[in-house]
Amino acid sequence: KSREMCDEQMLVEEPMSDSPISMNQSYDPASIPEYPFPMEQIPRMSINDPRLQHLIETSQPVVITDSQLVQPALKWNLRYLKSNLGDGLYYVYSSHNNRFKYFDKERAKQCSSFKQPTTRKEVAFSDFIEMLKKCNESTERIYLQQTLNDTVGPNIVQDYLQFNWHFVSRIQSKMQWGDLSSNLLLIGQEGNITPVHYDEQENFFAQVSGFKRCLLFSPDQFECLYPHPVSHPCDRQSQVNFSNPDYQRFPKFRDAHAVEAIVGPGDVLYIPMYWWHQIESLASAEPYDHGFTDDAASSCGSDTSDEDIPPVTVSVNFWYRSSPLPQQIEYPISAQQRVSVMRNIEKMVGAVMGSPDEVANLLRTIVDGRYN
Ligand SMILES: CCC[C@@H](CC(=O)O)C(=O)C(=O)O
Ligand SMILES: [Zn+2]
Repeated sequence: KSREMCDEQMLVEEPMSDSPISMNQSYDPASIPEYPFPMEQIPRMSINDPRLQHLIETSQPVVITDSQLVQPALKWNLRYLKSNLGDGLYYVYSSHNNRFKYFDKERAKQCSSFKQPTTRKEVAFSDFIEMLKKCNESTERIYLQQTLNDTVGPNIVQDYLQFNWHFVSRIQSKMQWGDLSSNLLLIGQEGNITPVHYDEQENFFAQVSGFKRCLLFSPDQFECLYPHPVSHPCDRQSQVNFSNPDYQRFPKFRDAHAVEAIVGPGDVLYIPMYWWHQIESLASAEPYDHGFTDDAASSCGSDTSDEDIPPVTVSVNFWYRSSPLPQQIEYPISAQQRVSVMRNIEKMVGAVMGSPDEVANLLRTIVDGRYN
């Protein structure tokens, strides 16, 4: 019931912005994977809601529903992007399943036993569309993840300049965040999953088209989510597969509890730094409008029509470097600071001992029989 409610609520609560392209109005609740942990809803509120400031100041996730942050991007369907993104190259990841677990390429090269979960290609956007068409006949899935850069065409530059920079810059300066480090353009197939991980930057995650289910876990659930060692190619990524958890290796995963938000076009989710998040592209409840069909019908008769291409979701994130460490450390230290301390200890011990394999032995020697 709550799903349908949520779905209808999505329909009732926010009249979609008047975009020239028919906006997918809802998602298919049946496309939402079920997990064993309890979930509460992340609050959704207007940019003018008096509670918003406090939630961001206290590093609490929140969905801002009417920020107009990426309003000019709401028309970014594949046809528009193909016509306007220019001839730059785009990183496209491929996976044999629906999981796109991030890994550090350089570290992977040094780790002979490491099995790469995805492969990466650098292709022109039109090639990405051709790759999408091929996904219709295979179980292979792809996910374009590319930092927006100055290779984009003039129309995309105009759209970008008309993002609601006043909104994000006001928060950036009030929170004393560092620079905007990048905007990542994310275009993936429905069903794609970015498995649970944390980032060391603040993130305004803006949904452009389609729907994504976002599961967030507070930084103090580090013990329940068992991240890989910091020297591992999958540093910051959890070792736990929500779809097939190994409770023998990860018993405390039973204690994990999430907050959830389903974001649609125009929604912006604040993902505070160090907060764990898993992001899942949902199935839209209506046929997907990539914008080619009217081309095919019209005089210019493009060789592509919408049915050839599987539905996708589009997001743009805004990663900000964190604010500087406070002059005065307040005790008890925050969960974020605790994670940062653990990371520094892991790095230092690994470096001093010359091998990450020595980290566990040394830390156990310090703790066993003395601190426990
Ligand atoms: C590579 C970044 C992927 C993104 C999640 C998603 O949209 O799949 C995310 O994790 C973030 O914005 O931090
Ligand atoms: Zn992330």
